[in-house]
Amino acid sequence: MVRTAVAFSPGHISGYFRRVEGIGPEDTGSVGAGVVISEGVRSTVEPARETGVRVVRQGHASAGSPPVEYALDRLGVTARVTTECRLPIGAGFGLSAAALLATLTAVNHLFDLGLSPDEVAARAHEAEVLHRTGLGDVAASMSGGVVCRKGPGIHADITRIYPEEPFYAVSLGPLPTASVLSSPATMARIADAYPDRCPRDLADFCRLSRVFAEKSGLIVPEVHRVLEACDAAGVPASMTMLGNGVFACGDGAEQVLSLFGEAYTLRVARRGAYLIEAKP
Ligand SMILES: Nc1ncnc2c1ncn2[C@@H]1O[C@H](COP(=O)(O)OP(=O)(O)OP(=O)(O)O)[C@@H](O)[C@H]1O
Ligand SMILES: CC(C)(CO)[C@@H](O)C(=O)[O-]
Repeated sequence: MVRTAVAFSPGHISGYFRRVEGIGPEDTGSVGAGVVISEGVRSTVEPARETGVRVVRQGHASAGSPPVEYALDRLGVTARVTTECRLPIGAGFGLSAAALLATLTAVNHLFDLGLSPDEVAARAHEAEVLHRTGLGDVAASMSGGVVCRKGPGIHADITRIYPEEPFYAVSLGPLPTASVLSSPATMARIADAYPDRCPRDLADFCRLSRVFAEKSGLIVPEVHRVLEACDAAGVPASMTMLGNGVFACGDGAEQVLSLFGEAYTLRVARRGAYLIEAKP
């Protein structure tokens, strides 16, 4: 019987952020606020002679994940990895971070590496920052909640609140995170737009995020059309950072978003990455 380990990590929708440049990847990241969501990435890992990653979504599989391959390489292990998710990739749901956290949680168990959850997260954060696929998503998805990150990296001061009500999102398409994080002019506008306080609840999170999104200049016209429809219906909403999509909360959110695509109903996650099963 082939030995396997399976783990899950929640994704994360970032609402507003500001890049913080450190000396190395461990103190580089972002401050900001977001929601850790019930949907994420499930990763199945088995030992193999060479590393290969299969990324599966809605029955379609693609090969390769540079950040995940890098993280395995750094740990000195080779494995066959299959990641599965329901939400679209590259759409601001923090799935690269979730793929890293889920895969490394499974790898840690499968290869008896003895890493603590913080050490697993540190490896995931390093891979994210170096590949410019995220800045604060790993720190957020280490646990659940509506998250306010007050410093960069996984050891930062992070506050979490756990509202019960659902939260909704729609994706209009991908927006490669690295293209935005690599532009100094965009990063400067983002820094000026940053609202320097934490959200009180989900509705407050949506409103703070919206002010940030408008000032940052990141909103593309198609996203703006969805936000205008939300405004007309009195639904607090903003843009998924960094994706071509919209999140919204409160009564009427699901109806408005479903005019523009599949509206995902999400819950605020209660916990971070965890091992699901290991065989034998
Ligand atoms: N489900 C996944 N499984 C494995 N690798 C993934 C997965 N999602 C993303 N990645 C890796 O991360 C790279 C960049 O993803 P990107 O950061 O654009 O997407 P994301 O994390 O889904 O969205 P965002 O960071 O905008 O929230 C992908 O090219 C892929 O290599
Ligand atoms: C940069 C980012 C918006 C990409 O998802 C996220 O990692 C964050 O909030 O730092």
